Amino acid sequence: MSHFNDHLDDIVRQLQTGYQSSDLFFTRDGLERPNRNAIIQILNDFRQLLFPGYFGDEKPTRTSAPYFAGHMLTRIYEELCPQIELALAYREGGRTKSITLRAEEAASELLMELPRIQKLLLIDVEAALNGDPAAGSREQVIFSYPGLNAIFVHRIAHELYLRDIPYIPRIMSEYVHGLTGIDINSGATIGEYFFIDHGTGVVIGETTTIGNNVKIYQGVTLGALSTRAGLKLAGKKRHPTIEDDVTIYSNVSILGGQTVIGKGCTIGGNAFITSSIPPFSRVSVKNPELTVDDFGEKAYEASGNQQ
Ligand SMILES: CC(=O)OC[C@H](N)C(=O)O
Repeated sequence: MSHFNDHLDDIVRQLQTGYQSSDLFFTRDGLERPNRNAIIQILNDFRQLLFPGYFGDEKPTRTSAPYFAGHMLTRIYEELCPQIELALAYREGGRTKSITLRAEEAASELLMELPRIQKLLLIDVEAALNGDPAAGSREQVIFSYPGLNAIFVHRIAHELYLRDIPYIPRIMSEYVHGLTGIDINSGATIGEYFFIDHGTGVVIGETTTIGNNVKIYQGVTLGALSTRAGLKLAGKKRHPTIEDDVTIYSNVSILGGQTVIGKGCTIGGNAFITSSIPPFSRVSVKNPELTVDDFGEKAYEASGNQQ
């Protein structure tokens, strides 16, 4: 008899105590949580639909593409409706006719947004190509870039967030966070022509607003000032606003709901910013140990003030 077997009953009994002492594990009959694997499958279907031929086994031709799109849209709708319904019913304590209708409405509305999302993503591909000389080609950006994958998932998840669908937007954003290291809360509002280069360690908080033509590098946090107030601050503007045409270099933290980075700013690496920066400013953190004392300025001048 192994040591483990001597303790089996006791471990089971203690785990039962943990299960019973919390509402987390057992719910009323008929309530099921949304299925994480099904949601990941739906995201994969969205990717195939928006970038046909790049992902999955289907290789639609110009002739078959309309049928492919129709098939994928129908499949996504049929998979998504029940997941949204589960999520709403779980939050609201039971399935009702009205929940079924709301789920169908949210799924339809998301699918009706897809042509607009497709256009936005093609503009994001352009931003990556123009923003990164190492990008190689549009194809490479679509196949491989973590920034594009993260913004693709975000643009889908954000539509569900806007419609107050619980759980699913977060499952989506945390899935792609795990794949890319890029954590974009589904509540963030992000404009056109957005590019995250490299991406590892990027965090974009729930109430962040980002304008058009914004480029950020790895390690950037658009965050909130630290709090212990938790849900009391839910819904309050806690994260910064980044106006159009801003570039933010690596490992910058910009924090706080009142913090606005004005149009056309360039923020040099490692800055820690908790108050607003006027439009067209160039912020650089000087390292006193560097022997070239205008390191930041020279670097910007040498690049011809390109962003
Ligand atoms: C991105 C970030 O700093 O968020 C902090 C916290 N999760 C909030 O949403 O307030």
